[in-house]
Amino acid sequence: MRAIGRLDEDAVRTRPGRGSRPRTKRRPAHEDAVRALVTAVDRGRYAVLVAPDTPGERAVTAVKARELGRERVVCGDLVDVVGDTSGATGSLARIVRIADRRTVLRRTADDTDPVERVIVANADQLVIVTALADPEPRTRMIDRCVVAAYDAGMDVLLCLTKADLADPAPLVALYTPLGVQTTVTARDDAAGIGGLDRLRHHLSGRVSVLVGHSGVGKSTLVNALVPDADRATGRVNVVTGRGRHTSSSAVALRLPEQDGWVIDTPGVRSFGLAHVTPERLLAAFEDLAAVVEERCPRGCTHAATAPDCALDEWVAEAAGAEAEARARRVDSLRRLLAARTGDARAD
Ligand SMILES: Nc1nc2c(ncn2[C@@H]2O[C@H](COP(=O)(O)OP(=O)(O)OP(=O)(O)O)[C@@H](O)[C@H]2O)c(=O)[nH]1
Repeated sequence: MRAIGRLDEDAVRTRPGRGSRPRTKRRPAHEDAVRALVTAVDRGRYAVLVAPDTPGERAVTAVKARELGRERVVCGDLVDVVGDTSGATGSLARIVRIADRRTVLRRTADDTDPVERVIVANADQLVIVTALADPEPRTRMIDRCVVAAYDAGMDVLLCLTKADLADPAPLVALYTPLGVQTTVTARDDAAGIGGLDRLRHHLSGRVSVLVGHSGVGKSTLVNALVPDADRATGRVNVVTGRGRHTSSSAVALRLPEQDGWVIDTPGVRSFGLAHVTPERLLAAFEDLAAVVEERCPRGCTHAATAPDCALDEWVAEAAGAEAEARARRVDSLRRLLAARTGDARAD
């Protein structure tokens, strides 16, 4: 994907005698543009929220302006829209600009096909919803989600559901050394879901993308968190207002009291990671990245089998509990490096 910053730079034209601020060719044509948040995408139609979190906030349907070319607009994007931005029935606005993205969650079609697709923009954290039983947790799939999140520049929250059926402790121990936060939910005696307040605390004020395999209880959580989620994603197409929401792309749902957003991703079951380089993954492990940069031989893969990988030396330099903690961290990094090249279809 081409970075938007680059695109603007390409279009820069300086105007002698009119100050030093560079201007883009396009900007003057769209001085009336208003800022909007993309909440859903369906076959060329975009549901956007104009002037979000202001008294003038309104839901508008938009199309992409031709000048954006092949640039993809995704859920979570902040965009500028022009045209009929009233939101009145039948009105249609045009998206003319995509703002720089803070984070970009991507996936590759599969591990041998390095075509990247942006799934969601500007999210803060990836919430990996995993059942502790029924279905059994798949750590390879969790690892791959962690890699995708770190590559995106996002935090990770592991939400372990169905704790009424199995003990969460082993998974919590496995993921804590990776810097992954965990939270646990369970069916309670009244057949409701317990642990929601702790989950809400993690989601508060943030933009969170929820991923999870079928049957893990993701819909149960989304419906509990966002009381009208069913209406937003189920019976009515959120973009066109007609029929069912048939697309499998992401949908942003606002948490009550404007306390953040959850982005549900019905179609995302696994992450192809061919685009993730070891460097991009290492960047999420600041302590290990520093060791690697200073001391690893050129071309080191940092795998357990790599000769002279400085990470082994770094573990051996410590003693007692510190050595154990370092070893766990290095093992975790190596597990994620290996997860990058696993078979996405096996997830
Ligand atoms: N025991 C137990 N069952 C749960 C819990 N949460 C959800 N379930 C059940 O697990 C099943 C799957 O839940 P859903 O919320 O539909 O799961 P999903 O991840 O959205 O799955 P899809 O709808 O297939 O995408 C349902 O029968 C839920 O009632 C839990 O905490 N404990």
